[in-house]
Amino acid sequence: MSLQSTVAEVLDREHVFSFMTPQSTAKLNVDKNVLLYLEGISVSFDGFKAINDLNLYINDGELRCIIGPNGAGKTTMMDIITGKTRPDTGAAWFGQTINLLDMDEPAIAQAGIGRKFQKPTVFEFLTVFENLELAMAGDRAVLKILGARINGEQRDRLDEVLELIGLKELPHMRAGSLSHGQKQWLEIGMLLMQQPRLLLVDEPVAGMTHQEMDRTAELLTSLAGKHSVVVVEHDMDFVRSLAGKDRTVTVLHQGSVLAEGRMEQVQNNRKVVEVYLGE
Ligand SMILES: Nc1ncnc2c1ncn2[C@@H]1O[C@H](COP(=O)(O)OP(=O)(O)OP(=O)(O)O)[C@@H](O)[C@H]1O
Repeated sequence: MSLQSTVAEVLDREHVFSFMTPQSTAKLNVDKNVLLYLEGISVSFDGFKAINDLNLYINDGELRCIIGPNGAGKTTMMDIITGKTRPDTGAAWFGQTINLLDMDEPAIAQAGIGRKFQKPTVFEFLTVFENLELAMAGDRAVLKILGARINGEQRDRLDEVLELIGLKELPHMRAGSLSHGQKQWLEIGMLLMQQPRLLLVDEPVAGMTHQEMDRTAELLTSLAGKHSVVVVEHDMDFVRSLAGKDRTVTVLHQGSVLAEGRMEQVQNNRKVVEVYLGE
């Protein structure tokens, strides 16, 4: 693949890489330990309320699983957080000072919100290393990044991410030759290169082997603390392994929170069993 077509591919991604975006000036403030506030959010499509007075709070460093039946509004909620969809009413704050509803998609990505879509969208013709290099935060132009030497600090970050995503033995492998699971991890690594404070992950284990699922659960739980991670997932075994005994799970239904609590509480909630788990 030529450099020109790689650049064209980069510019055509669903991703909003921070190196493509203007610098944001607002400072993140998490004094109250809450990283994301969604309050009274509603959005309708052609008169149908996809999100209906939704309230959701994600703590700083928390790993939260969001579950719910098809059409519950999970994707629309992610679209609102990332600026892809504008709500009709409500408020969305990143920390206490950054009003997400005043910002467009690139500005939200720049402020520290990364999103991983369900399908892996790595650059197949580049190596693992080059994919990570390309995704590195900074305001350099794409062409410069591909040809430039990285400094020591950037190299350390890249090595750290390679280790985290379990690809440190394969830096020179073409991304197109990786397994499905490895591609998903590489894409998570690409998001991590931008050092997001909040990572939104949509159905990460669809199509993965059991072994890959276990590894993905380890990866996502290892990110919690330094990052807040919101995972939308249908696979209940995977949700159970992510949530463990203590983490909070949110159940969405008809655009609002139907139940929220520890996995055990949610699983035994009569309403949740009726609309979702009993399916
Ligand atoms: N752009 C749109 N125009 C019209 N209707 C939409 C649009 N986006 C979403 N919807 C509708 O809003 C509802 C919520 O959809 P959404 O994709 O957010 O649900 P979901 O919980 O992510 O579902 P799934 O688990 O199937 O991915 C659905 O009924 C969907 O058809």
